[in-house]
Amino acid sequence: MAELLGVAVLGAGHMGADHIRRLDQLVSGARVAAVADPDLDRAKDAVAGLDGVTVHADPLAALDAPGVEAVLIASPGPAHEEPLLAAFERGLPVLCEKPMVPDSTGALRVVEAEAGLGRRLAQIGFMRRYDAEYRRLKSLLDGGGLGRPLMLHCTHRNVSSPPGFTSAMLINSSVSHEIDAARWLLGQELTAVTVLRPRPSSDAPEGLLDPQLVLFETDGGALVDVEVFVNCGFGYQVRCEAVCERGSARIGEDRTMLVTSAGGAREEVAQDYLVRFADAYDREVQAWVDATRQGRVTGPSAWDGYASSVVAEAGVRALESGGRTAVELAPRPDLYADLSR
Ligand SMILES: NC(=O)c1ccc[n+]([C@@H]2O[C@H](COP(=O)([O-])OP(=O)(O)OC[C@H]3O[C@@H](n4cnc5c(N)ncnc54)[C@H](O)[C@@H]3O)[C@@H](O)[C@H]2O)c1
Ligand SMILES: O[C@H]1[C@H](O)[C@@H](O)[C@H](O)[C@@H](O)[C@H]1O
Repeated sequence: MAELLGVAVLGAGHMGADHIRRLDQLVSGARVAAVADPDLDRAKDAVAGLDGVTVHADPLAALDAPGVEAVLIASPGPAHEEPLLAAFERGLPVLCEKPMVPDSTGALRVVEAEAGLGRRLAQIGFMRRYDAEYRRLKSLLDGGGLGRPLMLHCTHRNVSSPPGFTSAMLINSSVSHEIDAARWLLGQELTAVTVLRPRPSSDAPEGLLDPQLVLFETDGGALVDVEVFVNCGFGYQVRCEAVCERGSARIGEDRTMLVTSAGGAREEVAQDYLVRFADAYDREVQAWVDATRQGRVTGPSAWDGYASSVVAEAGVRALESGGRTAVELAPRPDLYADLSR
């Protein structure tokens, strides 16, 4: 391995450009070696001022570019399966943004391909596992001092949804984070989902079912509810309250700076994920680089990516039918048996 891990970044949009900046300026032990985006101008803009980076329209060409030793996938979810499988064929470690593969059949192909290798190569970008508040909550629940967790009440609000965002994406893109966080925090699989919705906000794009209220059941007897509202207009808010047998704990309370003036008090609210989860993304990518340089793979696995896709698909069916929908996971391959969630 070179002195600095050479990373190919696929997709140079919002997340890809931010990860390129992170790898170049914040993360130690790595460098951007190649970037691919069908929009070549976007790729070139994202690497302006960086030395030794090749730019490609074809993502697979970037995997084969000189100096590439690992891959960071930040293209849209439906484009993830092909480079994941191609990275496995080449033995390249991958950090893949969520959703790993939104279609669960494709997600299972990824799990089976990695299980067939007999070793992990993929880490999935569920960055909340690296957020300081989420980690404190996880430690508290694992410690057991509050008794068993009974319910999680979650809020997931975005200021506005990007063009092309669909009613299904509220679940398979946005709520995919809560699906993973709930599985991780509780150490339980989600077994059924029901989706209710109020009248859509008049500020949501025509036809978008926004907001939604998603209710999950787990194999440990807990309940998880998620208010997802992606055109709330006022801020990026991600909250979680765990209600346990002997107490509760809440994170994401927007405790930033309290400004008091002119007879009133005002707290700032983050406007997007790049601000709210900046530290989590930094820790996530640094952890991935450190583990990769040591020949290890840590963090959320392809199995976690698969489970999230299956649960989200059940959620989309529940949204369409208005009924309770069971979640059916394939048998878990041995490769993922020992992962401590
Ligand atoms: N972890 C998080 O909090 C978080 C936040 C935002 C987005 N994401 C995820 O990151 C991914 C990218 O989202 P985004 O907001 O940056 O989208 P975006 O639309 O801003 O950027 C996507 C980029 O990928 C390019 N692209 C399209 N097809 C491609 C392909 N086959 N290969 C390479 N590049 C391709 C597009 O031209 C575009 O530049 C998605 O999976 C999304 O769910 C994660
Ligand atoms: O892709 C984004 C991203 O995952 C954000 O973290 C989430 O808040 C958005 O709802 C989603 O659309």
